[in-house]
Amino acid sequence: MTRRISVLGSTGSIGLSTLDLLERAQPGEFKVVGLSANRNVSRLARQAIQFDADCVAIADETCAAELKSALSGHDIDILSGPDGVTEMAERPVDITMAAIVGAAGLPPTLAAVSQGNTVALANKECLVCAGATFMTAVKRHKTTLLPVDSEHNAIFQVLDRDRPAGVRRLILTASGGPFRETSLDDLQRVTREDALAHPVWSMGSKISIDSATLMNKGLELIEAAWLFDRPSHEIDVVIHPQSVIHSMVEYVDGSVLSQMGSPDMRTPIAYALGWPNRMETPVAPLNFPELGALTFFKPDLVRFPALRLAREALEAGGQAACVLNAANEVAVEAFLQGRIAFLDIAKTCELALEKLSAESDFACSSGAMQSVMHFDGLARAAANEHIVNL
Ligand SMILES: NC(=O)C1=CN([C@@H]2O[C@H](COP(=O)(O)OP(=O)(O)OC[C@H]3O[C@@H](n4cnc5c(N)ncnc54)[C@H](OP(=O)(O)O)[C@@H]3O)[C@@H](O)[C@H]2O)C=CC1
Ligand SMILES: CC(=O)[C@@H](O)[C@H](O)COP(=O)(O)O
Ligand SMILES: [Mn+2]
Repeated sequence: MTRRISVLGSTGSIGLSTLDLLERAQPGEFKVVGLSANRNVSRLARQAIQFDADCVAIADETCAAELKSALSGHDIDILSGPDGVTEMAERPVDITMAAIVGAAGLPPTLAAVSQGNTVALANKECLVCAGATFMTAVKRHKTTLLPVDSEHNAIFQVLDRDRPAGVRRLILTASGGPFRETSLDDLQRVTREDALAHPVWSMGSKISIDSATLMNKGLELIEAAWLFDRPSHEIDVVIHPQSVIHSMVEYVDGSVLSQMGSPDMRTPIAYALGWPNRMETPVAPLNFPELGALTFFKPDLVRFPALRLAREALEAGGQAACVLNAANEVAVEAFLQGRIAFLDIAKTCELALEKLSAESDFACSSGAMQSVMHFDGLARAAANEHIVNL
């Protein structure tokens, strides 16, 4: 039976891997309903024509005219602006791939959740900034939520969901990023290009910088807490530079189950697209004799304070994770633009958290969307103010 799919963020790294799998699927296996981008008009238009999409949405309103002209003569609905992306996400489909980067993905992803569409979730920032709101909506609409982030997808694959009491802890693996062996002194001088050069994964720029600061693992810690309903002390992080074990679940009897595979996002994406069945992919099989040693290390929270901040935010609850996420988005953008140094990213987040922890309602975990938006805005302002004064 044909499965109808929308891809939010189709022009990005996850979006491209998703479309690559759709292209390889059997004819008639999938029908593309909607595709969206922020500003990349030419790629979005090309994708829409190639996949015969019903609808496209471009978040940046100033790109709408160019998109209309690129798609003239094609029977494709065109929506624009952030509300246009959300409107597209509301169209009923069998599965929505949520692959927008950052908190900007929250409204459309929540719209897909509220339609009861099965949601394949790559956009971890949704859960970090609004975990309570998001999971309440998932439960209310009985939405099937399939984790795409490689670590969470690995845990989802090996978790014994029928016997949750038997789980002792979740173990998230981290590559350690490009600066795993860089001294604190040298971290002061690393460049944008150094930070973007992830040793294992090829990804979008924001998540690549997050991997370099280990904020990515911090965001993933919070993501795991919401997805699998586990407290902070039941989720560990271990550095595993080869990125072959994508994460693990330890059971009370001492068994540790892991999901392994070549570091290629098409495996977790295919798992979500095919679920509950398996889909074939072109991912290179693991060659164990060639792999050699698999190694593991403790993360260094002095050189990588972002991971400590994320754990503290998870344990603090309330709006701490929302503030951390928003301040990080601003700081990563500033780093990518050459306006701040690498170590200023975590510093900016820490200062925003310190400043906003005094606000009334900071500790409130109600999950009200208004509160999330309020603290997201405050954190962005605090981070920008700090950056300007650096
Ligand atoms: N890449 C990876 O391997 C992995 C990614 N993830 C997560 O998946 C998500 C996507 O990551 P990735 O694909 O690397 O990111 P990319 O930067 O490569 O792509 C982001 C996508 O989102 C769109 N976009 C950006 N800003 C907005 C906005 N304000 N409104 C609407 N759309 C927007 C982009 O459009 P445009 O092209 O026009 O800019 C693009 O389609 C992130 O949350 C990331 O953490 C998780 C695990 C692995
Ligand atoms: C592929 C994926 O899921 C990324 O989130 C990846 O984990 C990033 O690598 P790090 O382990 O270096 O953060
Ligand atoms: Mn990941």
